[in-house]
Amino acid sequence: MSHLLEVRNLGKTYRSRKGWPWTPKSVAIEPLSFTLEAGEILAVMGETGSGKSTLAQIIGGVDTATSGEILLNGQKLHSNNYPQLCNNIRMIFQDSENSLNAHLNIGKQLEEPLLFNTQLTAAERQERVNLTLQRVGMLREHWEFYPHMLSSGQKQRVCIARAIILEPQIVVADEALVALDPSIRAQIINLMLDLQKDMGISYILVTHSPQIVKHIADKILILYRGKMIAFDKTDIVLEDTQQTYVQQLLHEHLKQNIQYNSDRSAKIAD
Ligand SMILES: Nc1ncnc2c1ncn2[C@@H]1O[C@H](COP(=O)(O)OP(=O)(O)OP(=O)(O)O)[C@@H](O)[C@H]1O
Repeated sequence: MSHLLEVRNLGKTYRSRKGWPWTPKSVAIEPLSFTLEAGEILAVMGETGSGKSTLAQIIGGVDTATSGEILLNGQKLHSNNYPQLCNNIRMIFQDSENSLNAHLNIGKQLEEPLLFNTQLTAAERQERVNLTLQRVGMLREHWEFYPHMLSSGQKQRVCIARAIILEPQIVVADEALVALDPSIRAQIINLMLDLQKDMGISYILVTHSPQIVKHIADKILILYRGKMIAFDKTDIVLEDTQQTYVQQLLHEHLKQNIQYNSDRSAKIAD
């Protein structure tokens, strides 16, 4: 049986000057391969500049790879096939404040992906927007709100609503939780776990937070200077004491934090 997502030899290089073929290439990601199964959470970790965002953006269809391919349920993903991408993989960006359109009300912002990617009627779109607002813990009254009228936690909920409104199989979140207060972050993580359970969504989470990884990730992928140096089940990566860099990365923030909770249904406390 095919994997939900299969990444094969995906690589990315940049030229320092676009259009100047003789300028040297810099490697953002060396060819790497991994798989993701339905309902899984994969955490992507690594220090600044290691290629996490590049990888997230290629999978999310925002950037293109220089080599390799991505398969979804065994079907090759084409970076210019927007309906295929948008209906299956959606992204949540780091900066929820700026990723929302300040001039459009929340209802219209949520309706946009439906307008471009579905044949739903106006009444069906309205129903889907109301259902999605409800799914992320907001009210149908929020349809009329503009982003400046919402708290940062509510804006993040809207970003999640926008990501799930097409009922994708995979949501890629690039440091989506980093700017939030710890208590709001816990609520948003719990919301994401609820959505995973209710809608069967798989997540690829780019994060610097070993606490989040330990608590919710099924698998960890670790990048070091563009190279994948670890990819395995969370407990295997956590227990691999041979990998000194991995251990440093994972454990440096953990001493004062939560114990690994193998009960994935337990919620992160506020
Ligand atoms: N548009 C671009 N042009 C040239 N080089 C780029 C471009 N985008 C990223 N890079 C380079 O690719 C490498 C990986 O960058 P990337 O942003 O993916 O790292 P990251 O791990 O997400 O870092 P951070 O944690 O700071 O977000 C870096 O060396 C970066 O300078």
